[in-house]
Amino acid sequence: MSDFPFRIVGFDLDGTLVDTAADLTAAVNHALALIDRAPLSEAVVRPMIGLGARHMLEQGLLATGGAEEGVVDRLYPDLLRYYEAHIAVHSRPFPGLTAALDRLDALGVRTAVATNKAEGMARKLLGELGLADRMAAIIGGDTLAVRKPAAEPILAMIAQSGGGGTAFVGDSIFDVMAAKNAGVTSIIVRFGFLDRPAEQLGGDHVIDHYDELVPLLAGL
Ligand SMILES: O=C(O)COP(=O)(O)O
Ligand SMILES: [Mg+2]
Repeated sequence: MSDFPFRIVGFDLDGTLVDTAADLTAAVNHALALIDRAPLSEAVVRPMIGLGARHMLEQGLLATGGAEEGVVDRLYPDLLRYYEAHIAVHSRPFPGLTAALDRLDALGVRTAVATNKAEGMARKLLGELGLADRMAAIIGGDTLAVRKPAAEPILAMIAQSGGGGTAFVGDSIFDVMAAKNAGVTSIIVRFGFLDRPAEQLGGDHVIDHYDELVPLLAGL
């Protein structure tokens, strides 16, 4: 449909497309257990997600007694191995996502992903959930030399999706900053892994459910 105001809708992954908190928490706790640290609850880990798995591990270590660099280096491969083997045990798309993607498809809008998750992990997770083939581009935290909040992942996502007016949907300050840096409209999902109230993230708009996404975008 030619009068829809966006040609591309981009999405963050963790906390935006997919609720990955339980599987990421299990991976952090696997790493913590290797050095006899106590496990963390999912509620504590959720706001640690968004800058990549290594950052999440550092935060998990800090919360349980300290994050010496050597310990992070040693545990990070263990965390990744565990996570890759258990990547979609509990992880599922947020409610209404599939229907929203169907509506965007029907409007001829391209959908794409820019995540700080490693690209291989993002492709594996999206593949297991049947979402990978729906995405015109999947840019990961290690795809380029820089990650969100830099503009480049958003700009690469737009270029690989064929270019055009873009909105970016996310759940963190890094998503909002990356969208602003790239000059595109930002939408915050209130159901994501927020580290502060949604309104304080500085996004252009907030949605409470995926049912609101297409009507919101259509009116912009
Ligand atoms: O922290 C991560 O692993 C990536 O998070 P993102 O998909 O929210 O960018
Ligand atoms: Mg996120």
